[in-house]
Amino acid sequence: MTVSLFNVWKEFRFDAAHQLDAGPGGDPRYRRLHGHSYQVEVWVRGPRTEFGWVVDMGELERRLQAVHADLDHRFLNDVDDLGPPTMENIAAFVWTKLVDMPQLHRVMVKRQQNGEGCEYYGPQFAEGAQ
Ligand SMILES: Nc1nc2c(c(=O)[nH]1)N=C([C@H](O)[C@H](O)COP(=O)(O)OP(=O)(O)OP(=O)(O)O)CN2
Ligand SMILES: [Zn+2]
Repeated sequence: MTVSLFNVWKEFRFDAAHQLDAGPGGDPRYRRLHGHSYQVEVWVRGPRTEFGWVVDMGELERRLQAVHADLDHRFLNDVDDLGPPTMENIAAFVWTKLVDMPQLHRVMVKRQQNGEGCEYYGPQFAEGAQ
């Protein structure tokens, strides 16, 4: 038997401020209060349901609006459960907020202006993984 799998995704954008401790020898500029524009893609993977979609985009949009409200125009260091506000931790935060969604597949956090980003596939059961 074959199953047709689809990835569907939706993006939101937010602007926020942060400070990062780069540790000894790290770039001291990261400690200064500064801001970034972020783009977040949320990917869901699965077969089509009886309705012909993997997930209703309207439902995805409602879920992303809630996460957007947690992050947009915030001082990210003050956001509960985020930790040091790196792209990696933002991706993990978004994942945690959506973890109840069936077939959540990938969270991508990008800072396009800087040509950089982070891709996250959720917690994996690999030895040594965090
Ligand atoms: N792996 C990661 N490394 C770094 C992150 C991160 O989230 N994950 N974040 C930062 C800081 O947010 C820093 O402010 C990023 O600044 P950016 O402008 O992207 O980098 P530079 O200052 O090096 O770029 P310039 O164009 O040279 O100003 C750092 N590292
Ligand atoms: Zn920064």
